Amino acid sequence: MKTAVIVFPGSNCDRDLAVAIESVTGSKPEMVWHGESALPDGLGLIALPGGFSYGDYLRCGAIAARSPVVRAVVDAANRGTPVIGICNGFQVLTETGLLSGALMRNSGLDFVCRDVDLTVENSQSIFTSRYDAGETISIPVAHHDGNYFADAETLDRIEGEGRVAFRYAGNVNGSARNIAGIVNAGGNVLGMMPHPERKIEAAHGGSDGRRLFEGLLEAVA
Ligand SMILES: NC(=O)CC[C@H](N)C(=O)O
Repeated sequence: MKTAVIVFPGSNCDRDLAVAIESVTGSKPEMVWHGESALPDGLGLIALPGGFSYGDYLRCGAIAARSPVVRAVVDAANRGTPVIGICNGFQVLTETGLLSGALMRNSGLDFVCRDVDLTVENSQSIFTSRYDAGETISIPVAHHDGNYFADAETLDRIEGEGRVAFRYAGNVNGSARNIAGIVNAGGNVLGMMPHPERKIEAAHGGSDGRRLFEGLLEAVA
C-alpha cells in the first residue's frame, strides 16, 4: 500500500508514525513537506502526525490546516482516501472542518503525558476493525490541547451515528463525553489524541496501537 506522512515545521512524531506504518505495510511512506501543493498519486493512506506544527501559534493545528498540502489532503479525503490524524494531526483535521468539534486546552491546564486506558467504542470502522467493541486498550497521550469540545447537538449526532471510535476510560483532559477519537460521516477520516504509533511492539511496553494499522492495511487492501 502506498502511504504518505505529512510533515510540518514542528512535527515531532512523523518518524515514529512512518516506522509504525512501515512495520505493518512493509514499505516506507512518502514524507510530504507542508509546502507541496500536490500529493503523490495512488495513496491508500494519508497520515497527519503529532507534534507542534508552527509552534502551536494561534491555535494548535490552525496554521497547518491552511498550508498548501492540506488543501490536497482535504480534496483526497473528500474523494474517499483514508486519512488518519494523530494528536496534532487530529487538531489539524478539526481546523480543516473534515472532523467536527475542536480541541481546547486540557481542563487541568497541564501537559498530560502518560499511558491511558481507552474503550473501543466502534469496531466497524476501517480504523478499528482489529479491535472488539467495548475492549479496553492502553495507548499513550502527550498533549496540552486535547480537551475535545463540540455542542450537544453535534455530540448527539456523532454518538448516534456510531462515529466515536475511542473514549477515555476516565477523565484525562476534560473532553466532552470522554471522547478520544472520532471518524467523519464518510468513515474514511479518523482523528484521535492518543498515539497508537507509540505502542506497536513489546519494546514500547505493549502493542495495542499496532492493530489499528493492521486493520487499516487489511481494510484498504
Ligand atoms: N503530541 C502532540 O501532537 C501534541 C499536540 C499539541 N502540540 C498539544 O500539545 O496539544
